[in-house]
Amino acid sequence: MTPTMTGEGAPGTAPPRAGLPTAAPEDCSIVSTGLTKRFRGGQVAVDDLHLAVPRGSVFGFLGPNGSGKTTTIRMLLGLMSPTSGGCEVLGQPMPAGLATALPKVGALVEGPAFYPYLSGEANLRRYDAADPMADPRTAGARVGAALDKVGLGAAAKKRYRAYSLGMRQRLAIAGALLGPRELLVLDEPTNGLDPQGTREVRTLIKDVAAEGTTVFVSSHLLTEVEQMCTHVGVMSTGRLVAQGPIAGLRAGHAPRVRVESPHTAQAVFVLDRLGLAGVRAEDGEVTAELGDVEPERVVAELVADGVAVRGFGVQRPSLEELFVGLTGEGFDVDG
Ligand SMILES: Nc1ncnc2c1ncn2[C@@H]1O[C@H](COP(=O)(O)OP(=O)(O)OP(=O)(O)O)[C@@H](O)[C@H]1O
Repeated sequence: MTPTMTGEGAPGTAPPRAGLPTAAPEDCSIVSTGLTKRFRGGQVAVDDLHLAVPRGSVFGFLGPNGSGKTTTIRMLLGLMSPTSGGCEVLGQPMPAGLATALPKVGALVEGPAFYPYLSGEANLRRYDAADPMADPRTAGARVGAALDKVGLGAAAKKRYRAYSLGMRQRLAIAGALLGPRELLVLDEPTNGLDPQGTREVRTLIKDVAAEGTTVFVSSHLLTEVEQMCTHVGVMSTGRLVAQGPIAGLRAGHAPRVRVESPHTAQAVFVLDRLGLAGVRAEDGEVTAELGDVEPERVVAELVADGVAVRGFGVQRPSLEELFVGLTGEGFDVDG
């Protein structure tokens, strides 16, 4: 059975539901309907995806290795045809609307191969020249703007082989940003980067998003998605098991209060009186959903009623616990 995320979202955010879109198609940069890919041999890599990526979001496409992220991205970009279902990118059906949509889409799926002995700028010039839709007369301006955007303006003349890992990846992203983009699609952009490089790419993604570009970024790293994304879609063995605003994801799982006391019956009475839901008592411990009640009020009422409180705590499920619950698998927490 598909797990369902329930509960109230944070103000202004809808709680994510199990794999179901939480945004209207007309407000989305990417929409897929029943998107499915079955490889020869029968393996279903992507299974009935109903993806909705809100315009202006930084959407983290999260899932363990092999869960179908790259296959999905390849279908979204028209690099691979689906077995069934379909998708729209910037309002264009793919792959029929490729020519209309792609100039507005920057993508980094498999990193471009750069020449080590050429400068960053010369590499981008070659890359730009390979795009039949790019006007060669404006190549210099395009390359200069892309280098500035990724913070490589000062290192433009340096040879690629002298670039750090972070600079190399920023150059690859510059390749995806040659021209104004409405959507940037990045497949595991921090894979193989050191912490410094990871920070650089993360900052760059936030900067690009701040200019209004929608960013769709896949990752198997939970902390990464948590740190830079506004929305998340969680993949597990080809299925989208949850999607929605990241704030709603947390809000869907209420914190629980835990009271240690020898007076469990009285503690249960007080928590019930406060209107806390899901009150459970066992072995000198009472737990309940905190809801909107302030924890300090719970302590005050317990003490006022003469309940001896030996221990007290509020437990909030971490995002990792939520995802493990959804996918049945652990995530790399910090790479
Ligand atoms: N061309 C192919 N032919 C057959 N099976 C494939 C092909 N491409 C991918 N797969 C399989 O489909 C599944 C999903 O792979 P995919 O690369 O989309 O996952 P992923 O989430 O991007 O993982 P990773 O982060 O490791 O790339 C995997 O089991 C993979 O082995």
